[in-house]
Amino acid sequence: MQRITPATACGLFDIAATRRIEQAAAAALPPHTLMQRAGLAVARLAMALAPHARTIWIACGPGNNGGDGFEAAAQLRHRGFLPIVTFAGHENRLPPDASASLQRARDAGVIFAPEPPASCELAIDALLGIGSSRPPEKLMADWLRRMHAMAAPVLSVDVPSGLNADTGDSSATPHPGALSPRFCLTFLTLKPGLFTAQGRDAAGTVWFDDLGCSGTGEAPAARLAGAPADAPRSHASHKGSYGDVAVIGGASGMAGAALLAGSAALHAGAGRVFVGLLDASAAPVDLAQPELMMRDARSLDLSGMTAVCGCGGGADIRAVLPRVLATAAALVLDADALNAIAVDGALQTQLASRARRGRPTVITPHPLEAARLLNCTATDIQANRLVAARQLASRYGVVAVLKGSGTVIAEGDSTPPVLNLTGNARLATAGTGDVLAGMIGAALAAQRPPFEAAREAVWRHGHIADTWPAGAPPLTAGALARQAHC
Ligand SMILES: NC(=O)C1=CN([C@@H]2O[C@H](COP(=O)(O)OP(=O)(O)OC[C@H]3O[C@@H](n4cnc5c(N)ncnc54)[C@H](O)[C@@H]3O)[C@@H](O)[C@H]2O)[C@@H](O)CC1
Ligand SMILES: Nc1ncnc2c1ncn2[C@@H]1O[C@H](COP(=O)(O)OP(=O)(O)O)[C@@H](O)[C@H]1O
Ligand SMILES: [K+]
Repeated sequence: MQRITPATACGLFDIAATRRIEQAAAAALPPHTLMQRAGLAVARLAMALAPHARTIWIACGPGNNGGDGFEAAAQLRHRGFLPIVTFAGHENRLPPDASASLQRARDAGVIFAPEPPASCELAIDALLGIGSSRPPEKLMADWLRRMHAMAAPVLSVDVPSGLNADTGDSSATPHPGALSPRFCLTFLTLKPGLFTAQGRDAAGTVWFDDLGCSGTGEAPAARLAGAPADAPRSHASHKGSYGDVAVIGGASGMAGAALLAGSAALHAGAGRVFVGLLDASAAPVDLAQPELMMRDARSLDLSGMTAVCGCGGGADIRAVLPRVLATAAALVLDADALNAIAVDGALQTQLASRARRGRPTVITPHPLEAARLLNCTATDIQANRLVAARQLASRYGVVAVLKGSGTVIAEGDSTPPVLNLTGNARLATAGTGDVLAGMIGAALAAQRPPFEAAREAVWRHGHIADTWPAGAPPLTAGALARQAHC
């Protein structure tokens, strides 16, 4: 059993692949072996989470996920615990594995109750797993509500019930804000839905058990890439070794966004950072950051530079975009640059032509910006973030960074997207996206390949938020940018 952390590197497999893996594994083992292993793993994690529990409530559903719950109940009872099982299903309609586990739970003397206990020290959600086909309702919905209203930790078996294991969408089954600690023990494969959209809130800390069936010939749907390696600087390097970043943005009243991106690029290690403000009346120097070289956005020669374009750009960004798209050696497109491209076919053609000319581009939309680029709604984007990121990447010939909880980084159709596990809601404050754009710009300027530049910067950006010291001043975008070297 392995705890998944932001440093974990491994493949993520969708439900269809998981089913194939399960069938192959089951065929190679004596009957009921997988479920017995799964139930034992649940019982072990339950004992580790609540070693002194007097009451453990196990809510079991109508399929094999419920079977895992019965099996865990039997194992816990054998070890002296007093699990109370509530069963939302019909005994005579259980699949064979689950039916055998129900019998084992009965034989072990497990208590079956019609109603959940009023309180418990641990609740185990074994209602629905990867077979969830519609939103839980009636009894199941009521039990899930009660479970998540309790102060006790919740351990979800395989998948939090009602969560789409492929997409992380649980809009039909709201999992309320994290009132109590959440854990999820998932089997055979890690599923992408546990790590993006609503998945991170619903699952909490994820544990993985391969049930002794390691190694598969299946192609992953996505990957967890783990922590980037440190990139030590050679003694003989100089500022030219780390490249030039030019931030283009900061229309009237929005200079701050461009300055944040510039600050982030600087602190992330760019050799030189220019800030080309669209606001012609802006001050010629930022006294708080004199390292930033202020220029008029229209006069910068971008042919040897990485441009970071769009931060605080407003409507004025439209006028400079044709030149930026045509000349920037490498490019990060954010915010208003993306909004302008979304409604302008000529700019879209120009963007797509960059890939043909071998000029790397990374786009960094949040879900609403992504929706504009794909001509759909933010709800559509959130319903399948992996697919949305892939569509953005292939439609525009770019590396697409779809931001939000469980940021997705996608490139073309041949490489599985990466799901990033760093970051938290401390980042939900204005300007943190500008900081990310600047950090990606610095990595591109240092000649990192675009997919790696995006992946590494996204990881570091989230990691800074994850390691923000308790008791330190709250995370603001400016403070985040100043930590961009971490
Ligand atoms: N067969 C085995 O030996 C193993 C099974 N495993 C477990 O089995 C799970 C998959 O089992 P299943 O394929 O039986 O699927 P589930 O147990 O997730 O659920 C399928 C059942 O629930 C019903 N259902 C779906 N949505 C519902 C809803 N909203 N309200 C009411 N009923 C609903 C379906 O009609 C079906 O009867 C995995 O997630 C995992 O927990 C794993 O332990 C691996 C081993
Ligand atoms: N709840 C969250 N969990 C993880 N990351 C988050 C969360 N909220 C915001 N972020 C991250 O913070 C950044 C916000 O970017 P964006 O929405 O463009 O903000 P802004 O335009 O104000 O700079 C993104 O990198 C996003 O992934
Ligand atoms: K479950």
